[in-house]
Amino acid sequence: MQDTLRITEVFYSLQGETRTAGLPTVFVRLTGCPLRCQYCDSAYAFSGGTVRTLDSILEQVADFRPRYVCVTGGEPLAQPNAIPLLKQLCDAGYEVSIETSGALDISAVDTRVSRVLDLKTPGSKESHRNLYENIGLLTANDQVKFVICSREDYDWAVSKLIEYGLERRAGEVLFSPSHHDLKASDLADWIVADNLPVRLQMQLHKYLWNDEPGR
Ligand SMILES: C[S@@+](CC[C@H](N)C(=O)[O-])C[C@H]1O[C@@H](n2cnc3c(N)ncnc32)[C@H](O)[C@@H]1O
Ligand SMILES: Nc1nc2[nH]cc(C(=O)O)c2c(=O)[nH]1
Ligand code: SF4
Ligand SMILES: [Mg+2]
Repeated sequence: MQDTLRITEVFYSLQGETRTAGLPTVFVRLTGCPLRCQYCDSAYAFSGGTVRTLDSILEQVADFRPRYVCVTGGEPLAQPNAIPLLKQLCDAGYEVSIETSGALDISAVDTRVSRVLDLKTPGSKESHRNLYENIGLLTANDQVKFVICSREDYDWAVSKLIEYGLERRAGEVLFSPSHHDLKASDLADWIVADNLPVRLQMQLHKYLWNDEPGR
């Protein structure tokens, strides 16, 4: 029996988020998630999908001849075979990132992978799932993200930024407005007013293509 993963979609688009925003990227979206963030824009990946071998996924990625590959979901780390997939993507020479909820242990992820750790805010309704041990594992190759729903979430994110010195642990600290919950310009104004060492992140793909799956 070959190693398999349940996959919702593989597509080529512009990275809409993180430090590689705007760069052509292949996305591998794994099916299933143990969380239920109230704002989740990828709920179509909670179920369904297709069981595929790692080899078939790697072949489809290679057909796009990408430089960047992003493994997302759903929650990619909920499937144990995400770990060998990430390693094999690195071995194939791609610049690999993973988007993860921070609710699962990231220690087995290949250190060549940029781990984009989303610390879940109270407004997500899943902040009780945060595994704070993950923060001690972060390096300059990793990124921490807060998806912010309100001024209360912003104040909470600032308190975590200070408590853990996140800008010294990770290469990027990203503050992203929760789409439909918070105006990006409000978040921008707060970041400037507080002179924070963080990067405002917009979800570029939503401005380009609204909220279509597979873009
Ligand atoms: C769909 S999740 C998949 C990966 C993983 N489960 C996670 O939460 O990081 C990818 C990223 O999209 C963010 N996201 C989902 N819905 C969003 C929304 N409505 N506005 C802004 N970001 C959102 C998540 O918080 C996460 O950082
Ligand atoms: N273009 C594009 N960029 C993205 N970056 C992260 C995504 C995600 O859903 O995890 C995503 C997505 O769905 N589309
Ligand atoms: S952890 Fe990620 S995929 Fe799961 S519900 Fe939250 S945003 Fe959606
Ligand atoms: Mg998305």
